[in-house]
Amino acid sequence: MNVALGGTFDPVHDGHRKLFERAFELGDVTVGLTSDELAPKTRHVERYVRPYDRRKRDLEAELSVLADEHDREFEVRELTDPTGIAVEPEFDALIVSPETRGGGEQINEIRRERGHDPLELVVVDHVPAEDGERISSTRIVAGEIDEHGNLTPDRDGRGATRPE
Ligand SMILES: Nc1ncnc2c1ncn2[C@@H]1O[C@H](COP(=O)(O)OP(=O)(O)OP(=O)(O)O)[C@@H](O)[C@H]1O
Ligand SMILES: CC(C)(COP(=O)(O)O)[C@@H](O)C(=O)NCCC(=O)NCCS
Repeated sequence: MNVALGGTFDPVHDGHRKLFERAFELGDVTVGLTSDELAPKTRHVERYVRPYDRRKRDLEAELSVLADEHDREFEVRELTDPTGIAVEPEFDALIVSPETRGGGEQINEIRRERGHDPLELVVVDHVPAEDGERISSTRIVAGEIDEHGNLTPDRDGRGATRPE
């Protein structure tokens, strides 16, 4: 089975890792990584997003460990449009979270119009941080939580340091 999922992953956190795990359980994985042009447009809170090449390097390091564990193949491709990549006929499933499920439905609309079978939309629930709110890259960058969702001791809003 060919599985797709998309994101900005700046930085990668345990919520993302749950999506990756689910994807590798199902098959070989293609991750659509948002381009430097698309990434800022999908942030709830406007913020600096690290350059594509940096994000791709870190993402590939995470995915290669999981791919080996599950004996699967993976690739990271640049995503320039929210309905890109997974709309291509070779994909069978898309991993989303409740927040991005709508985007998956849009992709299936386009696939139907083109006469392709719809993707199986696999919804992974949000992984909560220690305080019950969801883990998000924004909260990590703001210094509120770490990549595992632990509340940081000195939460005075100073930006967390991320690997450049
Ligand atoms: N805590 C979480 N649990 C499960 N999935 C998540 C979680 N946070 C984000 N996702 C999903 O991961 C994918 C990539 O999202 P993205 O890269 O925007 O991460 P993010 O943490 O939402 O970033 P930001 O805080 O900048 O919006 C999306 O499908 C998103 O819904
Ligand atoms: C466009 C994007 C993947 C961007 O992810 P982001 O929320 O991490 O910025 C997300 O906002 C979205 O619309 N996801 C649902 C559709 C999807 O997964 N598209 C990419 C398929 S590879």
